[in-house]
Amino acid sequence: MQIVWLKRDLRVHDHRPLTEACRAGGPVLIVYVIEPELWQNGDLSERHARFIEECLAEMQTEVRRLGGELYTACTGMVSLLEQLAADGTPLTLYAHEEHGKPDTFARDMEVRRWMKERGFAVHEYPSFGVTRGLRDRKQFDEKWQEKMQAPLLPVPGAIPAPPASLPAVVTRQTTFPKQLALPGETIRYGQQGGESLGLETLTDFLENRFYQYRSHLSNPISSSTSCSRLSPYLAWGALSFRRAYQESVRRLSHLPNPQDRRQLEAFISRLHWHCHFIQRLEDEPELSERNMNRAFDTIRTDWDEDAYTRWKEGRTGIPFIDAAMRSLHKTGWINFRSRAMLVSFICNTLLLDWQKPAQFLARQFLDYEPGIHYSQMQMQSGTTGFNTIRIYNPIKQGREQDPDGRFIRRHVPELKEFSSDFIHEPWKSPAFFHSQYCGAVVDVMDANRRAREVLWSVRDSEAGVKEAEQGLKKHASNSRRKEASAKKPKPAFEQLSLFDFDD
Ligand SMILES: Cc1cc2nc3c(=O)[nH]c(=O)nc-3n(C[C@H](O)[C@H](O)[C@H](O)COP(=O)(O)OP(=O)(O)OC[C@H]3O[C@@H](n4cnc5c(N)ncnc54)[C@H](O)[C@@H]3O)c2cc1C
Repeated sequence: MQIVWLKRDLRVHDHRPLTEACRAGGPVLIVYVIEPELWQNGDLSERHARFIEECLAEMQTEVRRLGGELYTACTGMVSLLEQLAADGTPLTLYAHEEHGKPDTFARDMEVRRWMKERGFAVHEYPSFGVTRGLRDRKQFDEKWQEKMQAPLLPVPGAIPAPPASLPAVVTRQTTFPKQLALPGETIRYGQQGGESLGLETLTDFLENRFYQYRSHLSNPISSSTSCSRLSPYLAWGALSFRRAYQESVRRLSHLPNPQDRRQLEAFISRLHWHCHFIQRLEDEPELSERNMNRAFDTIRTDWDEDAYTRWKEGRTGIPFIDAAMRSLHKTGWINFRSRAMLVSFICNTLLLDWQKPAQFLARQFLDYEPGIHYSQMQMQSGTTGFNTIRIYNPIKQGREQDPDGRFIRRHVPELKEFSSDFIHEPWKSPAFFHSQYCGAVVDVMDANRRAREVLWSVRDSEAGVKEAEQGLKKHASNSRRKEASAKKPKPAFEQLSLFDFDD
C-alpha cells in the first residue's frame, strides 16, 4: 500500500509525494494524521484546525474527482502504521519533510525507525527551499535557487483507489474530533483555507495589489491589502511555495516600470527570507526552546503574570499595542511591524522571557510557521546576539504608522471619542479619567531606557560576543556574514529603519 502522509502540504498541485505514490501503482491511501500529542504542545489552536479542515474539505473533493479518496486519522503516526500493517500488508510512505520543533523531529525519526525495522521504504521530499542536513550555511542560496527553478509538478491525471479495507481509526471525515478541546476561538474576520483560495490570493496580488507592497508594508490598515496575504496558504501548504515564487518572477519579468519592479522585488526577497529563517530551525530545532545566544540566559528571570495577561488581552493601556493585539485576535493576522512591536513590548520593554509569549502568538497567528516564528521571536527579543537590538517605542510607532488614529479607534472602542491629538497618549487628555480605557502598564520611555542598558550589557559582554560569533557562523546569511566581517561600527540605539529587516 502506498501511503501519502499529508502534513503542511494541503494541495494537489506540485505535490511530489502524491505524484510519486500515484506513479508507483497499487492502492493509495492519502491521509492527514491528527496527532493529539502534537496538538497539545501549546502552539496550535482552534483557528489552525478550522483552516486545515477547510483545506482538507477542498482537497477531498479534488482527490475524489481524480478517482481517489482522502482520509483523516486521529492517533499517533506510528500507531496508525501499526494498524495498517497488522494484516501483513507491506507499506511504502511518501511525505514532504517537515521543519518543526523538536517534537515533530522526534516523531519523524520514530516513524523512520519503525518503517526501517520492517523493511518498508520511506520517501521524503523537500517542502520548499530548505535543505535537510545542510553542512555549510554558505551553500544555502545555491541550493535554494536549485529548488526554486525545478519545474512544477502537474496535478496527477488519476489517483488510484484506496485499499478496500482500512482500520476504524481511518475516517472520511475532514473535521477535527471535538474531544481534542483545542485552545482559542475561531476567527471572526479571518482568511479561509483551501487551494483555490490560495491561488486566487496569489493571482489577485500579482495582478492588482502589489503596486504599494513596499510603500505600505508597515501601515496597519493598508498593509492588510497591499501585502500578499499568502502566509496561511504557504504555512499550511495550500499553495506550492515554488509556484508562488515562479509566478512572481514571471510577473516581474513583464514589469517595465522601475517603481513597480521595486515593489515586487521587495516581496520576492521575503520569499527568500521565508526559507532562510526556516533553515535556522531545521539546523537547530532547539532554538524554539532556548536562547540562541546563551549569554542572555542570565536576564529575564522574573515573571510578571499580570503584565503578561494585560498584553495578551490587549489591555496594556498603550493604544497602538492594544489595537494590534485585538486586531490579531479578530483576524489571525497583523503585519510584520506590528508583530515585531508586540514582541519588543513584552520581551524588551517589560523584559519578560520570550517563550510563553511565543506560544501565545503562535496560537493567534493563522500563518504559524515554526521556523519563521521562533527565529523572529529570538531576533525581536535580541537573543540572537548578532542582530541589531530593536526596542520599539509604540507611541512613536503609533504616531508614524497610524497618525490619525483610525486603526486604534477601530479596535479600541474605549478611545473612539478621543481626538488625534490625544489618541496615542490618552492619559494626557483631561477627559481620560471619564473613559473606560485602562492606565498604562508601564512608563515606556523609562522602561525602554532600562531595557537598553540590560540588553546591551549582555550583548557586549565577553560571553555575549563569543556566543554571537558562533551564532553568526552557523545561522547568518552570506550577506550578513560579510557585513559583520567588514567590521561596521556598532549601530546606535535607534529604531530600526523601515527596511532594515535583513536577518
Ligand atoms: C515575531 C514574529 C513572528 C512571525 N511569525 C510568523 C509565522 O509564524 N509565520 C509566517 O509566515 N510569518 C511570520 N512572521 C513574518 C511576517 O510577519 C509574516 O510572514 C507576514 O506578515 C505575513 O503576511 P503576508 O503573507 O501578507 O506577507 P508578505 O509581506 O506578503 O510576504 C510574503 C511571504 O514572505 C514570507 N515572509 C514575509 N516576511 C517575512 C519575514 N520577516 N521573515 C520570514 N518570512 C517572511 C512569508 O511566507 C509571507 O507569507 C513573523 C514575524 C514576526 C516579527
